[in-house]
Amino acid sequence: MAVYTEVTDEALRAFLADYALGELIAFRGIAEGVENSNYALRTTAGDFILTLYEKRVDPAELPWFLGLMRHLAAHGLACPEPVAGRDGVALRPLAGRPAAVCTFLPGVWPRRVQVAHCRPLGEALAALHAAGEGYDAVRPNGLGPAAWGPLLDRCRARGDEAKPGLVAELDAALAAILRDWPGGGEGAAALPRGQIHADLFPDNVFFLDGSGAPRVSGLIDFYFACTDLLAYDIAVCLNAWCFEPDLSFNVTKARALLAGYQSRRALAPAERAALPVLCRGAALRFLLTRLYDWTETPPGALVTRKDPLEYLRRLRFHETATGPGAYGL
Ligand SMILES: Nc1ncnc2c1ncn2[C@@H]1O[C@H](COP(=O)(O)OP(=O)(O)O)[C@@H](O)[C@H]1O
Ligand SMILES: N[C@@H](CCOP(=O)(O)O)C(=O)O
Repeated sequence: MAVYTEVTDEALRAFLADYALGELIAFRGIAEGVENSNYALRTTAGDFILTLYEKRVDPAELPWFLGLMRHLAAHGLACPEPVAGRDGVALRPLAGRPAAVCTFLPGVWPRRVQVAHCRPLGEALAALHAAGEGYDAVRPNGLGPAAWGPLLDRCRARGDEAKPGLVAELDAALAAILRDWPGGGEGAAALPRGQIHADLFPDNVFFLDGSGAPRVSGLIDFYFACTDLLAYDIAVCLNAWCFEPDLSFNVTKARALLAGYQSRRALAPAERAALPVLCRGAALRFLLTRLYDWTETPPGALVTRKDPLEYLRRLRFHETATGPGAYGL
């Protein structure tokens, strides 16, 4: 459920008066999503998505996110494009929250990821990284390695409720990740950096399925995007797309994802070598945010909690990886 803020018909019509989007025909709340309230809008000018930004999004960062989406769309990436009002401004208040209208993307996200999704996903990720070039404003990754220790500390008191011994296991995993993290040690190779999505899970990638050959129709949800290692984005995708429902790793999916990515940008040797630790870090990042939500979400809250232990299984797999060969490279 992700309609935290209700919008009345009257308030929406007044809001839309500031846009050249024609007459409102219909609008409905979208149940999917976690962070913000989303509405599908239909006006005489077409279909749009209205997002009301909720408490976990810092309003001061919204211009960076909207600017990134505008830049990516202008450079050929299929992603939501903020629609400016008649005054040229894309962000304005609605029902007490900052809100923006974006273009609607066709397609559906894959409920069951197939190998056939993974190559186009890799291509789309590389296209995102290329399109991000030239967007020079930096947004540090607020959920990068420096945040994991403090996040684990916030889970310390109750983390073992998810699994006895979990906090001690994560302490050891984090220490090893920070020790091995690229750029952390003396003489470590600097990996290519740029604008990354940082949350490119299947529910953020839309496909159109033409006769069994799915093609990406758009990428959404840029509200964790930041400036970080490009290969870290690949590690997020390897975690989110290449494990089966029984949590076994599917190297065929990984190979397809990496082949798709490398058809547009070849990985540097240092990026290949860093894949295991980047994957460990990405697994830990989602484990920790899920664990925090697991222990801190009050009973009866609107948000569906996601299982942190799915990411413990992934982390343990990556801990067995001795090199990029584990990912089919
Ligand atoms: N530009 C868009 N075009 C089409 N559907 C969208 C668009 N943006 C969001 N949606 C719909 O809204 C849902 C939730 O969006 P999302 O950005 O993932 O929300 P949240 O940030 O709250 O997790 C998506 O699963 C999709 O159905
Ligand atoms: N992808 C994250 C949760 C963030 O949800 P989103 O709807 O904003 O993509 C996870 O699975 O833990």
